Amino acid sequence: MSTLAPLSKEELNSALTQLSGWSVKNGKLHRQLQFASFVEAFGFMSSVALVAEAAGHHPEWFNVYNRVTIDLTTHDAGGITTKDVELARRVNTLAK
Ligand SMILES: C[C@H](O)[C@H](O)[C@H]1CNC2=NC(N)=NC(=O)C2=N1
Repeated sequence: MSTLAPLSKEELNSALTQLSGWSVKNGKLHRQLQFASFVEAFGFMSSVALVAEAAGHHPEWFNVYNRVTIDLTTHDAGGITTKDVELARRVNTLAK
């Protein structure tokens, strides 16, 4: 099994410049989103769930009504990896 290494500070800062809406909070990629309704928020979550399952990489997230809070980290690596950056990119595409 291959181990994915957490990104260095430099790699992370560089990735963040391409990830609108995301920051690092408690060592995880973090973004809050707001939708027009609960159904829109949940529809977005359903789309992300399919992408996450296909990638074998899953978000930590929290939903209240029309708001979704997402945290991304790679548990197997103990930090933020390219898998999290890739999922964040997909999230941004699906949130549009
Ligand atoms: C076997 C399976 O692919 C692993 O347990 C995956 C599942 N989803 C995962 N998701 C996240 N965020 N981090 C992981 O390390 C991880 N590992």
